[in-house]
Amino acid sequence: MVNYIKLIALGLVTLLALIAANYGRDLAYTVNALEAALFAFVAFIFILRRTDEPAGRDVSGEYMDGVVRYGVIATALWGVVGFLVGVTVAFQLAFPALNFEWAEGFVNFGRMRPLHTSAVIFAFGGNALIATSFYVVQRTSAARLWGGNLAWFVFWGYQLFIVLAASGYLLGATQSKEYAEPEWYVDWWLTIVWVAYLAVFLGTIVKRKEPHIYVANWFYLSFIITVAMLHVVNNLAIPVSIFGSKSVQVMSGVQDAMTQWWYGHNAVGFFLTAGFLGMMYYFVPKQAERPVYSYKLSIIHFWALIFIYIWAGPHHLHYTALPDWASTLGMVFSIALWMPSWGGMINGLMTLSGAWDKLRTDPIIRMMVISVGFYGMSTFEGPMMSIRAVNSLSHYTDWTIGHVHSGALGWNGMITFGALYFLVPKLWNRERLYSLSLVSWHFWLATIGIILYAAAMWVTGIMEGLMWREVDANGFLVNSFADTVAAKFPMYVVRGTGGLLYLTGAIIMCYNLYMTVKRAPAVEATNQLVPAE
Ligand code: HEM
Ligand code: HEM
Ligand SMILES: [Cu+2]
Repeated sequence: MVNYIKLIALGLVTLLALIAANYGRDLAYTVNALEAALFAFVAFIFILRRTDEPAGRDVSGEYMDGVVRYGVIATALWGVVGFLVGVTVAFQLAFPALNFEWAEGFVNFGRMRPLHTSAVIFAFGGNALIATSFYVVQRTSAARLWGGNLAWFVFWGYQLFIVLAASGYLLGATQSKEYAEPEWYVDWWLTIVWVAYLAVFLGTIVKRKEPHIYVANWFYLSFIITVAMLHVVNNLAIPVSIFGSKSVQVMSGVQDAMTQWWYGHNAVGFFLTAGFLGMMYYFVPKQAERPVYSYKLSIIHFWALIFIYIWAGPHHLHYTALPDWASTLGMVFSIALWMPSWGGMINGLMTLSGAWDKLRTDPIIRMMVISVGFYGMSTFEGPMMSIRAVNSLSHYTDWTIGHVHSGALGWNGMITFGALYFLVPKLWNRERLYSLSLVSWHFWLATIGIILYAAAMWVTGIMEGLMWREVDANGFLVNSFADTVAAKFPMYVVRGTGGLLYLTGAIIMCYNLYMTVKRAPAVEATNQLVPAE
């Protein structure tokens, strides 16, 4: 019966999407509608082929790991795509000739940059968060994912969101809000998928067999709920036509700017920080085989973090039309944020007390430790950059880009790699990884890549900030803007090279994970529900 309802719904969606494609007013909209129709049609065929099949064996006593396996594969693949686009835009900045004449309007820097940021944050980071949260919530609740196949809807719905957003950017659909570029219908779709995600996660927590809710789940839950709130408010927009991608923002002027950076900053705080702390709180103790250093600290810094983050957004709008008091408020809360951030870092690092020797023998632990180290570094740098006097130098420069990537490559990237290395043998029932020495190669390539990236950006950032300020004895500016661009060239090549090393490391990881599934010795499956794993 349920299958028939699904078939009717999917058939209708296919039809409506085709009608929308027919009436589409711009290329991006038409292509997006065709993609949606294709997705719905494939799902239709898939369900049609399974209708009236006899029920399979009872799986209620097992974890739902299939969707986590798909999530792990998606994370690794989107990671490589996102890094590849990152390396491409890095070299486009160094060598503008790479913005080919024939590719103008499709893969020039302006179209590729949002493709990069969304691919790494939402496709790579988002898939990592969804997959690990589904894994962690089941193991720590001793419960199978709630909602049956709803988890599969979340996974495939999220991939559709990524495809719609990415192809839309290249074809010119954007609402010009950083990290929230997708147009209105893509936002609507993500809202539906996200509500389903919340339902699966919360449903699993509600039916847990463990009385206690482990701290990692608190972090994941705050990430899911806050992102829902940020996404809906920042994307309030009225479409110009239901058959076109263009829309008009409901808020305007400085209110719109403030809403955007309330969103943008908390995307960092809840997507790139709280969610990933959830990952840290499960995978670091697991890999180190030690309990969390201080459970009390984890609770205190959780509440402090989510309370303080939400106010810090105005540090993105220093010296703008935003009132001074708001900018001061953002600065003060940003400085306060240093403490709960370092609470998390200390808790992660100290979890290794008594197991520090593992740093020598276990490259996965090394990856996790350097990740937490970079978390500490970028959350020291951030509060410093939020001080108005510092920001007057750093804003608009590559220093910001360096800050972003020490957080993104160091913290988000490395903890995700660590989690993938932990998960693949478990999920595919392998005794161990295919090769630990390849993990070591990945570790060093990625680490050297990050150092080249961050160091290059500090140099160019501070250099261009100082060059913009330089005045002669009569008070005239010494440097033209083009002078600063020319001066940055060598460092742009260094940054691109660092990115290339990072990308190479990720490709080695994919090979290693693939060979683990193919070649490593098998062990018996362990997917039965057991308390508090
Ligand atoms: C191979 C690795 C990477 C390379 C080479 C790379 C390169 C770049 C480049 C060239 C830019 C544009 C900078 C500009 O406009 O001046 C950029 C922006 C950005 N990248 Fe990456 N990236 C990489 C990985 C990542 C990862 C893993 C993440 C996040 C998880 C990330 C997040 C971002 C963000 C958020 C921005 C926008 C920064 C801003 O506007 O302040 N990147 N990246
Ligand atoms: C205590 C924590 C942090 C604080 C107070 C903070 C503060 C700041 C400040 C002041 C800026 C520069 C704003 C500007 O001049 O335009 C900035 C930019 C940024 N930070 Fe952080 N940061 C923190 C942690 C992090 C972490 C851990 C990440 C990544 C994982 C991150 C990602 C970003 C991104 C993506 C931007 C660029 C936004 C844009 O596109 O302009 N931050 N942050
Ligand atoms: Cu911020």
